[in-house]
Amino acid sequence: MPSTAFLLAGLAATGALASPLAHPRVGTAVGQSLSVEQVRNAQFAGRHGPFALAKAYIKYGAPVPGDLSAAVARLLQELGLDKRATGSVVATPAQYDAEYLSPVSIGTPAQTLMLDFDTGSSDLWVFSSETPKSSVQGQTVYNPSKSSTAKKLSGATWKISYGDGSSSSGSVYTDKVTIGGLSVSNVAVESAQKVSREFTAEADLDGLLGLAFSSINTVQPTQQKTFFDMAKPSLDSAVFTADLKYGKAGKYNFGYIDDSAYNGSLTYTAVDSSNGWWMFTSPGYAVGSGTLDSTSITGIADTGTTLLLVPSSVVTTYYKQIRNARYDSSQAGYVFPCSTSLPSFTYAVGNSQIVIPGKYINFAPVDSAGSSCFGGIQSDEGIGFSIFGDVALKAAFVVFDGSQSPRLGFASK
Ligand SMILES: C[C@@H](SC(=N)N)c1ccc(Cl)cc1
Ligand SMILES: C[C@@H](SC(=N)N)c1ccc(Cl)cc1
Repeated sequence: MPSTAFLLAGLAATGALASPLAHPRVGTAVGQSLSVEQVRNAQFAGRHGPFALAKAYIKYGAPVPGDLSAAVARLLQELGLDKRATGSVVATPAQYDAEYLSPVSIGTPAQTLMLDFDTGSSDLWVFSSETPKSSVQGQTVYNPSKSSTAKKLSGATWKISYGDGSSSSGSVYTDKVTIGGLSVSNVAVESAQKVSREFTAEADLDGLLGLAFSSINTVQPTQQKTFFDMAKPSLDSAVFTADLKYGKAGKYNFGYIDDSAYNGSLTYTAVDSSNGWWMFTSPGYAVGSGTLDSTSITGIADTGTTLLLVPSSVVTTYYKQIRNARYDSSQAGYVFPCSTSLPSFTYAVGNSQIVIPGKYINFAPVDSAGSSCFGGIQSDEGIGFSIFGDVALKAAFVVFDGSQSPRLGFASK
């Protein structure tokens, strides 16, 4: 937390501590009398004694006494003028970039787990001391009884299932959660009492951290807020950014946009959050060096899904360009020889474009022989919308703007 003096100096600089009546306009001289109109200083942070008194101390270079400093700090917080919090955490890819894991510290003393930040869901759930031992194969577990700041959310339960058929459910605690230096108290930490075999099989994944909208959080009877929604009031700016990478560690930042992390400028596009997701419409796409096809693609920006899932017409157009690509019903997807050099895939965002290099579209070998490989672009058939998963997002720097009117920003990098 920045010092009160720092914040005060900042406020003084903005004129927020100036008198409510400032910058009088020079009146017109009529005869001998002069009328001067006083105008209100819109920037004045309100009539607050402690600010006025502190300003006097600052003006004369005297140290601000302890309780005055505390009074000012409280006022700054009440006025929301103390927003200075940000956070930054690494996102490490699992094998084949199937998912990206980030360290999250929970409780007091800190218990650090590796969570999959998922902009496609809104539950923060973890493997825990309540997860059946037979379902825990290598994961690190959260033990609320070892945290002095954990509180059981009495009577609360949660249950979630994901697009790949995996699922989990359990009980709920609130506790302190810290991500990359950003600490938030009383966050709902959902403790798994059941996990499906897909999660048991992912030894390195200790849980998920949902970053979609809180409207689809599954806790009952009282729906809970996401970490991002809980953090928002203290964030410098109501945003987080995803900077995922191909085969190497990327980053999630909270509260600020690192303009050195991308090339050119950000293009923002509207979000429809009515279903709880970061849903947007891409106005077109291109395959390789081809011209842009103005078929629009409506989908969600989803860090929790590995692949790019788009309409079948788009999938067919893409794989038609690849000599030995074919739909393999046993794999339920398009495959091709692993040695194939793949064309890029471009998706439009507003008037700009994100190019996914061909190599990002070779997801993984389908068998240990490694002769045929599974495509990173597959059909969204049956979902009801497209999914811009990691294959698409890792080609961009993505701003998830959670301000009053949420929007998404994309830039190349
Ligand atoms: C929204 C994602 S699941 C997630 N990211 N939590 C999703 C939904 C349905 C299908 Cl079929 C595939 C993926
Ligand atoms: C069980 C794991 S497997 C995988 N990497 N799809 C999983 C399921 C659903 C989500 Cl949203 C994130 C991770």
